[in-house]
Amino acid sequence: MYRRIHEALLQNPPIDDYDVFKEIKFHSFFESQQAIIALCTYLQELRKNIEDLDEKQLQREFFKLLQVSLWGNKCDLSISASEDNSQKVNSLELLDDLKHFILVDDMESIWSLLINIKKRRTPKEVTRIDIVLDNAGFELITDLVLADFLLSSKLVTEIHFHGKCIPWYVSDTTKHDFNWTIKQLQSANNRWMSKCGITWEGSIRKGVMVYHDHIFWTLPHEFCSMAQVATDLYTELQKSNLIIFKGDLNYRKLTGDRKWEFTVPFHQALNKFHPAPLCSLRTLKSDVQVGLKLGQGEQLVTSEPDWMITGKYGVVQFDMSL
Ligand SMILES: O=P(O)(O)OC[C@@]1(O)O[C@H](CO)[C@@H](O)[C@@H]1O
Repeated sequence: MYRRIHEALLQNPPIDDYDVFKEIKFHSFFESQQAIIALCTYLQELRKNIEDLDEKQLQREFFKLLQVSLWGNKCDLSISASEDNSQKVNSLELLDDLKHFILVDDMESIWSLLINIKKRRTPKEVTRIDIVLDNAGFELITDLVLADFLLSSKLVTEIHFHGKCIPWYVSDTTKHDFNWTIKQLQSANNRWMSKCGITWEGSIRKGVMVYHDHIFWTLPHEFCSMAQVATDLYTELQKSNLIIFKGDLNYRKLTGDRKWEFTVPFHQALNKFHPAPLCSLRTLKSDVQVGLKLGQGEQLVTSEPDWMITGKYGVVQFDMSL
C-alpha cells in the first residue's frame, strides 16, 4: 500500500516528492514537545558530568536511555490509525513502572559487549553502532538521545542511522524527517532542545553521526535474505560493533514473521542473519515473539489475550553469536 501511494505521487509531478504523512508526523513531534524538553534537559545535565561517572553509574544511565528508546516505540502512527500517538509525559519517570512489561531483558549482555570494547579500544580504533530506525517524532528523539549518550560517554565513536527511502508505515523516518527533526530542535525556543539540535548537526558534519538509506528496508524481504539481495547493505552492517533494530516491523522481518513457538531462541529465528552482534528494541504490536521462558507466553495468552498487539509489552533482545 505504501509503495502504491508513493508510485501514484511519482507519476504526478510537481508533487512527486510529496510525503502525504508529513503533516501528521509534524503534529506528533509538536504534540510531544514537553516530553522532548524533559529528555533534552536530562541529556544536557548528564553530559556535564559524564566524564566523572564511574562504570556502575554509566551502566545505570545506559540502561535508562536504552529503555527510553524502547518505550519510544509505542509512538507509532500506523498502529493508532494516525490518531494522536505522541508522548505527553516525561518518559524517564515512567521507567520503573514499565520495567515489569519487559518480557526479555538482555540489557546486561549489551552493556558487557560495549564496556569491554571500550576497555580494549586503542586511541585510533573505531567503535560503531548502527541504529535501524523506526518512527519519526518522539521515537526518533529517543534514538538520537541514546546515540548522543553513547558518543559522549565514549562507549562508541560513531553512530550510523538507517532510515527509509520512501514514506513508509505512516511514521517511519525518512531522510527528510531526520534532517527536519534536527533543524526543529536547533531553532526551538528552549535552550536544551536547541543545544541538542546544534550538537547533533555538528556530529553529522564531523561524520560521527551518519545517516544512510537503502531500498532494502522498504522491500518485502525478511532480513535473512539481505546477504543475497542487498549485499552492499549487509557488507556495510558487518562494519558495526552492534546493530540496534527499532520497532515491531523490523522484529517481524528479523524473525521472518513466522508462527514460532514462544520458546524458540532468538538466534534460531534469525535464520543465519548475523552481520554483527544485534539487538531488537521493540514493543509488541504483532503476533510473533520468540525467546520467552517456558510457559511465559501461554500465561499471557490466558491472562491478556491481546498482549501481542497493544504495544504494552516490550523486549530488549540480543544476539551475539556469528
Ligand atoms: O514498526 P513499528 O512502528 O513498531 O510498528 C509497525 C506496525 O504498527 O505496523 C505493522 C502493521 O502490520 C505492525 O507490525 C506494527 O504494529
